[in-house]
Amino acid sequence: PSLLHIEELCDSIVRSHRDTSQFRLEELQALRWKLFSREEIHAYQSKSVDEMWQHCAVRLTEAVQYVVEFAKRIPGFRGLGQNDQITLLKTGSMEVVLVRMSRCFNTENSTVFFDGKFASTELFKSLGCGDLMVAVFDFAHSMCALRLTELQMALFSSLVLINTDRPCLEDRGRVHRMRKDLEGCLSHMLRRDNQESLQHKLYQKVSVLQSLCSLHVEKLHWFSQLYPLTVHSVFPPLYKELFT
Ligand SMILES: CCS(=O)(=O)c1ccc(CC(=O)Nc2nc(-c3ccccc3)c(C(=O)c3ccccc3CC(C)C)s2)cc1
Repeated sequence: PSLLHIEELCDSIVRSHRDTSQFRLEELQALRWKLFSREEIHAYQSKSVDEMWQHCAVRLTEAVQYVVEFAKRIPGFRGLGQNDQITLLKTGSMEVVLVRMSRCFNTENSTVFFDGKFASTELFKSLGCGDLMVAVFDFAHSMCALRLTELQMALFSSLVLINTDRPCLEDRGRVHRMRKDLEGCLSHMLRRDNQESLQHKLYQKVSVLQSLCSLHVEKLHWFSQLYPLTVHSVFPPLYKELFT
């Protein structure tokens, strides 16, 4: 694509990313030392397994809804067939949430923004999936180490979503053409910022993302065996549609 087309595509992707991130970086930075008190942590840890899972599922679904909005604004996405849009979102939205979560992660005290303050893994103890928590926090740490700009995160997020390898795509060729443009944008911008080394580091993150999402689905499956009614009756419909 022409240079003008690349610049226009980058502008629209970073604008969509900004417009669909629940919190701006500046807001998250201003809140980064707002930690939960011992009492508040204890209150979360006293929640039952199903109460805490339901609480997180609601929060996660909110984050996913913003990713759905981001996807719809990626040039060409709405031009895809309905089924392909759903296939890409079903498999990619959690991955983009995990990429975005690194924006709200404080590596100095290993806390993540949750429910208005910053929480460490101990707050999530009653979920009963410590290994998932450790994996999510480790991933957030590794993403923070790359020190991505919002443009780089926006382009990487769009590439995580526009993935030609997703199963049961009907018009793989169309997804491939979108992806080529987005790959062109990312490599152009990395060259412009003299950060070509970032390219392979980002592509290495994709397999970690996929294993994290499988672990999340595995834990959800374990939880839904224990609390089928909770998942069936009070979990957000979008969460159920995407992850069960
Ligand atoms: C993402 C866009 S943003 O504007 O940066 C933003 C916008 C909004 C927020 C607030 C927010 O919803 N934070 C959540 N944190 C976690 C979390 C929880 C455990 C460890 C690490 C982060 C949420 C989850 O529910 C979650 C996320 C990833 C994997 C697993 C889970 C829990 C499972 C059991 C559902 S929701 C934060 C950041």
